[in-house]
Amino acid sequence: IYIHDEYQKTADWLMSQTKHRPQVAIICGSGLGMLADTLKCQDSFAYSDIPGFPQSTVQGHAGRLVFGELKGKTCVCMQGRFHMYEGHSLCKVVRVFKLLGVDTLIVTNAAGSLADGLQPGDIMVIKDHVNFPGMGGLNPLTGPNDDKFGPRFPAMSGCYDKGLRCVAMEVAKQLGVANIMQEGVYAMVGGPNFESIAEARLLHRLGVDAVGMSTAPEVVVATHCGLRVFGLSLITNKVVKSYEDSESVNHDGVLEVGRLRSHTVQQLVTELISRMEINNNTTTDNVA
Ligand SMILES: O=P(O)(O)O[C@H]1O[C@H](CO)[C@@H](O)[C@H]1O
Ligand code: HPA
Repeated sequence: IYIHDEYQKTADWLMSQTKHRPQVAIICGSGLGMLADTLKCQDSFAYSDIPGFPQSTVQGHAGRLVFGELKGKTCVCMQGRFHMYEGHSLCKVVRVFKLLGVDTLIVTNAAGSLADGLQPGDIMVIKDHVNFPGMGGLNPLTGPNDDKFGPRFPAMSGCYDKGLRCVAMEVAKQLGVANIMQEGVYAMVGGPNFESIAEARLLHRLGVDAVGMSTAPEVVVATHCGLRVFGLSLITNKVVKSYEDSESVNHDGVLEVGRLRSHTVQQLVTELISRMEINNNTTTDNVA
């Protein structure tokens, strides 16, 4: 879907099917879809039944939109995301969430670590990103700008909300998992192949802490339309940087670490949502 009226049609259809009016949207990363299962009073929709919605095709991404309550806040959860490598036009369904009245977007992903201090099973709170496809022109905001959503030239400094990052670190302390959590920079590459050793070394030298194949377009679209964003990467593997290293990464291994840490990620996100203050966005201030 491309134009405002089409996003609006999708939002109107969803509002006719559920009484929930979400304040928080959550996008679940590979193997992290169980977050959606914890929502209370659920209404859920297969992507294939939602007018204007693309389909998700990757194992570990169920393809359902789930509405429900979490710690007194109304949430909508994408159990399954759309990746550029699936051939989707870059993900703009976040705009539907804006039209539903959402104030805050939470993105989670599985990522490989380049930083020596980040081990599989660790959680990286995303401080900033490098949007490699975006910098090269594969940007979800390419095309005529829709002023109803946001400006032609949106700033991206500060796109990962500092306040929410601080709260997340406090929550980690409270849950006793501060030792596995730190902030870092996420880089998006196009995929679907994992990095070559030379590419991994390049990313490392550029100061990237973790790499994956998603998230940046979602955050660009969210920031453009004025949503507050929090993001975290579950580190599922170390990216191979040495020609002496005989290990190699695969998607099943990524999903397995997701399963092992799913409970911790779910606790963190739940507690963060519980503590966050919501700016009532029902008038969708940025949207005419
Ligand atoms: O970013 P998410 O959806 O968590 O998935 C990550 O895991 C997959 C590779 O195993 C890729 O799709 C990568 O982007
Ligand atoms: N590289 C890119 N994407 C990924 C990785 C990785 O090592 N692990 C999980 N998603």
